[in-house]
Amino acid sequence: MSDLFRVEGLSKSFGGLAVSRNVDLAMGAGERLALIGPNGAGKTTFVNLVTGQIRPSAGRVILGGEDVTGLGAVRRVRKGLVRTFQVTRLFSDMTPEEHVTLTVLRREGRAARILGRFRGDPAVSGEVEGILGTLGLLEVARRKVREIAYGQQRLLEIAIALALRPKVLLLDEPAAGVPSSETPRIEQALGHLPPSLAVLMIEHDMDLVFRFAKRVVVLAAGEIIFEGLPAQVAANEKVREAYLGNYAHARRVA
Ligand SMILES: Nc1ncnc2c1ncn2[C@@H]1O[C@H](COP(=O)(O)OP(=O)(O)OP(=O)(O)O)[C@@H](O)[C@H]1O
Repeated sequence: MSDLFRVEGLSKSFGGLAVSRNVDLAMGAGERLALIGPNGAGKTTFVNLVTGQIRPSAGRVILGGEDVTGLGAVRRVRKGLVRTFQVTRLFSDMTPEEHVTLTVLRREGRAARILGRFRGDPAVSGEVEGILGTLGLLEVARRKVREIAYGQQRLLEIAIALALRPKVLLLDEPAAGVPSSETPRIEQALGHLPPSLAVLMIEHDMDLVFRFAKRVVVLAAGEIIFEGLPAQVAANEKVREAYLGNYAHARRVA
């Protein structure tokens, strides 16, 4: 099977600190993969490298057979490599419907200054409704962001990402900061993501990880130390050591 997405030998150092060390990873369409690891392991850095927020010191990012390593973040998004962030980046006075509509219009390269005009465009409003429905946000579609639950705000970030029509979606801690009473809502929504979409999720909530992912990759000190089934990860000696602290601090390169 050909990979939809692949990184080869991805490396990055900040000063003398190696935070990504020769990372190889591939994903197929429809995959559900969790990237886990102790604090400071380099998980967010990995996403930043993949999506073009930062440049690697070495290595390649390949999407659909095309080397996109030289492209900036915006062009990678257009090609289908889309991420969400650990912290919400929403406008508190806008509604979920407005956020997703603006994203659809921006994707289409259409001027969005008079947002109201597009409410009457059935293609746009149909797509927006479909996306909000997928994430379970229809009931709050016209409420202001500041009035909706934090878990719903996190889901809106994913809705916005879906409006960019991703092929590969990278979710940076979708449940971070969400009260435990709301995590079932997140889990349910993640279960409704389009089946053909490849999803890589960084998450510290292990219950969510084990229910969501079919494959788990563990990163420690910028290196992949385990790759396998969720059921195997907890028993792995290297992984246990990493979480006990032996790998907790990124190793310094000479
Ligand atoms: N721009 C930067 N400049 C210098 N060091 C950085 C930079 N970004 C990240 N780092 C360092 O790289 C290491 C990995 O950070 P990263 O945020 O990728 O880890 P993480 O696994 O996502 O951690 P967490 O689970 O806490 O979010 C950390 O030691 C961090 O301090």
